[in-house]
Amino acid sequence: MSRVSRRTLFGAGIGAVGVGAGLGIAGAEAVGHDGAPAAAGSRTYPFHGDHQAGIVTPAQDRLHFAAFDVTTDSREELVALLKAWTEAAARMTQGRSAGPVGPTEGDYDLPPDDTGEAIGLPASGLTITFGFGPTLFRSEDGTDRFGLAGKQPAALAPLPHFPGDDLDPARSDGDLCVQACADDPQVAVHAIRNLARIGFGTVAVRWSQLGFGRTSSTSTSQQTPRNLFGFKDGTANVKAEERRALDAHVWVADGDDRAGDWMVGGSYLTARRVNMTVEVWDRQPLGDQEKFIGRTKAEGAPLSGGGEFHRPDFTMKGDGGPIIPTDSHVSVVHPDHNGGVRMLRRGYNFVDGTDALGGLNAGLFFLAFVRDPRTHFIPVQNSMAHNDAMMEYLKFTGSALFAVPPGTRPGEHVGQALFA
Ligand SMILES: C=CC1=C(C)c2cc3[nH]c(cc4nc(cc5[nH]c(cc1n2)c(C)c5CCC(=O)O)C(CCC(=O)O)=C4C)c(C)c3C=C
Ligand SMILES: [Fe+2]
Repeated sequence: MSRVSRRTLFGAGIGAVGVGAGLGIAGAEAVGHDGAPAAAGSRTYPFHGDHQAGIVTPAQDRLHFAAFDVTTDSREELVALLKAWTEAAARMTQGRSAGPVGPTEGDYDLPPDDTGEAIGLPASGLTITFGFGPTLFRSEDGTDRFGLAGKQPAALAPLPHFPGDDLDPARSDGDLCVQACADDPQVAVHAIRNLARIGFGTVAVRWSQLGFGRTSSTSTSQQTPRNLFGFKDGTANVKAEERRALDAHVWVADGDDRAGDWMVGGSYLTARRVNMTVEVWDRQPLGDQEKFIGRTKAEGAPLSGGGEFHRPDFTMKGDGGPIIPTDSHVSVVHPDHNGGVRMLRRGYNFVDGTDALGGLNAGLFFLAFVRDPRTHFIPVQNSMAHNDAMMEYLKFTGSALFAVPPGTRPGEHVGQALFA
């Protein structure tokens, strides 16, 4: 297929239908990352839209998440990077190469403008979501690095220390973040690798996290997956179909923050790397495991009865107290016990090899999108840290907060309103 016909095929945004940012299915003629024909049935999601893709998009199976430090002092270079990232992301999410020339078609005397490991692979539902950390606006000593301090939303303050936090600074914070989700890990890694390559000299990767096995559903069309404790995770998540809940709990609204007007239609992303002591958990009786979570292991149903999607009854009596223990995870974090707030969770399982004692370095890379972390995340995390019996099996080893601006239209770059 010629480059022109490829452009026509993808420029038309084939088959764009569906939920939120939109869901399209690429047909059999699709070309994967500018190489051989891609497999039929591969999903593509539009890059452009009112909101960034990768939030309400049905959660894909794989994640590569990266946080970057900006290494330049130049605002112009930063804006140039965001333009280049926007263009590359728009291309890659449609199954095209990162740059217009392609991985094997460029000058022999120059490095290719795409690294090549995605040749022949379809878009695989790739979404690329960008965020800005508090330190982009003000460095730790208060320096206004890029003339953005006046536009820092009050909600974008570094997260406080929580009990149970044993944070590794090398796995925390960052000036910028990129969340790449796809159904093929090579496609997600290719996206982050090429964005890092494009950013060479302007940004440096601060930390990154691979994730497998989504731990949430973000659409009612999806089955609830399981986390590494073996429990269904994502049952009561905010779903793409819940438009009113999204407006109330996920999207930043007009008037939320005068300094942060540029965030309207965006969201705040909390990232928490949670190590789970799975070997100790695995020695707990089934009944105890269920009491820690507050739901059954088989169906994910509340211990008060009914099916998976039944509302938990926290008043129902059991032996010597409520049948859903008050220190169970579901009771502690439930909206009824947190002023009604909800969050859109989009986390992933991880296993990063083994630790010095031979235990799995494993856990849940918790990602949640909220309208305001001060009301929708910090109080819930605090309550969990103080009251949740499951904390005995958890250690928080990484933490970050990012402002995720709204989506872009063709011709705009990510975060354009922030730099206007
Ligand atoms: C501060 C927010 C939360 C953190 C951190 C967190 C970590 C965490 N959660 C599980 C397992 C489950 N979580 C479930 C539900 C659930 N969790 C949070 C918040 C945090 N979880 C919320 C808001 C909810 C929904 C509560 C509700 O509305 O009922 C569940 C139950 C199934 C579900 O609804 O998703 C499980 C299981 C682990 C293992 C973990 C850290 C490693
Ligand atoms: Fe949870």
